Amino acid sequence: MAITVAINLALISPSTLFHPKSPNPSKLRAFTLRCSSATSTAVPDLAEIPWKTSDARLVLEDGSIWRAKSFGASGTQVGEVVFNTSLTGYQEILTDPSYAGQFVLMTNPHIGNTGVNFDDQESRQCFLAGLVVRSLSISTSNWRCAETLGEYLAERNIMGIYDIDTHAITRRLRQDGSLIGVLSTERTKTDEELLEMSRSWDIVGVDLISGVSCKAPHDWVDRTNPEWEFNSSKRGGEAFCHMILESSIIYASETLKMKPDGVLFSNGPGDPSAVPYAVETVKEIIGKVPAFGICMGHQLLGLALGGKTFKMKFGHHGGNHPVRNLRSGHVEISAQNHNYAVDSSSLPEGVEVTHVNLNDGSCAGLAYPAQNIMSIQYHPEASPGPHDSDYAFREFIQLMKKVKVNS
Ligand SMILES: NC(=O)CC[C@H](N)C(=O)O
Repeated sequence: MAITVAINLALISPSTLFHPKSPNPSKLRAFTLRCSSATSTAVPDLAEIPWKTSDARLVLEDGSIWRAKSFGASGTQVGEVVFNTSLTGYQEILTDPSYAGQFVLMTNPHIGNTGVNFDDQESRQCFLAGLVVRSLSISTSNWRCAETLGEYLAERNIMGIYDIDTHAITRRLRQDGSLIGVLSTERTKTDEELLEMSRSWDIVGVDLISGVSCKAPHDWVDRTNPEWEFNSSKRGGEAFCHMILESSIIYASETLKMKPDGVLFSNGPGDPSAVPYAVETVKEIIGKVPAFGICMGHQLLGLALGGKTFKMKFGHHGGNHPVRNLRSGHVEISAQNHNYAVDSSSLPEGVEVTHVNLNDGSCAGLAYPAQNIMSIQYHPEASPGPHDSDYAFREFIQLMKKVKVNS
């Protein structure tokens, strides 16, 4: 059985396209302009410059100023500061398009010791605003390491800082919620200027998915190392072999014309309520083919089904978040990266909350069996050590098979 899966909102290649129906293009342009000031410089290896002194400032909108040492690119950059509790996987984090517009602060104090390789990238580009770490490793030790983290960031024009109290900033974010910050290595800019910049920028209500989505539909090609168990050739001729990635700006009619066996609405950055055109696209697709939503895809499904989303205090970012599957009773350790959530109480009758985040009780999964819809707020495609959530894909495959057999 050859089954086609069309993946909407796919976030694989960079795009400067804006959706023709996008409600507020001027806001999008403001975002693009303000985030373009970082400049790449040749950065010597940290081991060569142990005497380096603080040359960067992180100014938060609450007025606090944090001095740090820079690595990667230099310049001035604005973004929302979020903390990530993963112990490993910084490269996957750097290349996760859902971090567009955000500074990722790693709570694990020691970062960079395995360097960077070119197999573990989640997408073609680093979309995040910058990286904040406590201690940047002065050496790398891994058989796959191709270059240092500092070299990698400098080549991609991404700013990083280290020797900063990440514990204190995390406690502040936990207490007060996510904060906008400005990171700068430019001495000519005063603290007041940077503070003003942080206070006049906002990430809420901005369409970020159109900036990271692929431009045109294309086939998905499995580039997994053939030796790895996840390579599709190892799965003995899996029925679902043809996957097409689509842009977030595609019209539902174009997707349906391909007669897909299922549609997966992928993850993506930013505020789901800022992309009503995407909600409309989802509305037009659901009920016609089985649908699976992951993270932003889950939030868009929640909105399309008549629910509401809200911004969380500081979100969930890490590879160690416990989730309870309410159907099986099992607890999964999951990878998460989101600042918004679906409000369970806003969902209409018939829509089932299938998963709950055990840290705060927020909605972590939905199902609407009447329309063959399932979704989860976290990342079954990620593998932060455990593979607890892999079964979600098997469930979607079963759903598509069931619908195909009965049609
Ligand atoms: N990983 C994602 O898809 C992120 C979802 C959404 N943009 C959020 O921050 O909540």
